[in-house]
Amino acid sequence: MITMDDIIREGHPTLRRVADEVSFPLSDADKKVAEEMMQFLRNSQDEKIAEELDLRAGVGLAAPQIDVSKRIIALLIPGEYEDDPPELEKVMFNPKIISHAIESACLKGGEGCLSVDREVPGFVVRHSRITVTFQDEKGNSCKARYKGYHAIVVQHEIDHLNGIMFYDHINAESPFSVDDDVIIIE
Ligand SMILES: CNC(=O)c1cccc(C)c1Nc1nc(N2CCN(c3ccccc3Cl)CC2)nc(N2CSC[C@H]2C(=O)NC)n1
Repeated sequence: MITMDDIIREGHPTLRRVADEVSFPLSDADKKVAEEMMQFLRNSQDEKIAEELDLRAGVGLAAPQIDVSKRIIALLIPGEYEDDPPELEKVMFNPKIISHAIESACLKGGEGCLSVDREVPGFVVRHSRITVTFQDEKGNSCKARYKGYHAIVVQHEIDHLNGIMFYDHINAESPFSVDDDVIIIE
């Protein structure tokens, strides 16, 4: 089971590497990594389990964050209300942004990262809408479009596969100044 002890922190070289493509059919090891990443996200969002295991909550996790330099990301965005199904629950293998809107967007609250044990204030400017291709566990080629918060989370996780950290996108001189056409997501 993945706990915070398994999550590498900034400064660890794996976070700055470009991760390797995953080949199909998946090895048992790669299947296990994907399953454990998703289970970590579920545990991290469960008040009791998170408290018990001292987990930080996340809605996304990339394999490099557990020192597995492979192109695997897990996404778990909860529904609005307690008993709602998740808005997004997916593991993507070899995800690739194939197109995106010209418009940019950022989270009003800035971004947090399980591999960054400090607040880094500032708007993380990203594409407002993206089209992603990826493979599922069976190796089927999939395509999906995301906008808003979902698009932000998917981009944050895909960045990890390319050695990019969220604060690389923050304007160092003026962290909260963005062009007036950038969508600020509440
Ligand atoms: C520094 N300011 C901030 O953190 C920040 C501050 C305010 C608003 C936002 C929106 C912020 N930003 C931000 N908040 C989140 N969470 C909100 C709380 N939530 C959660 C918490 C508890 C239980 C269940 C859940 Cl679901 C977990 C997810 N997550 C991310 N990111 C960046 S993209 C990947 C994603 C991630 O999973 N990071 C670990 N950013």
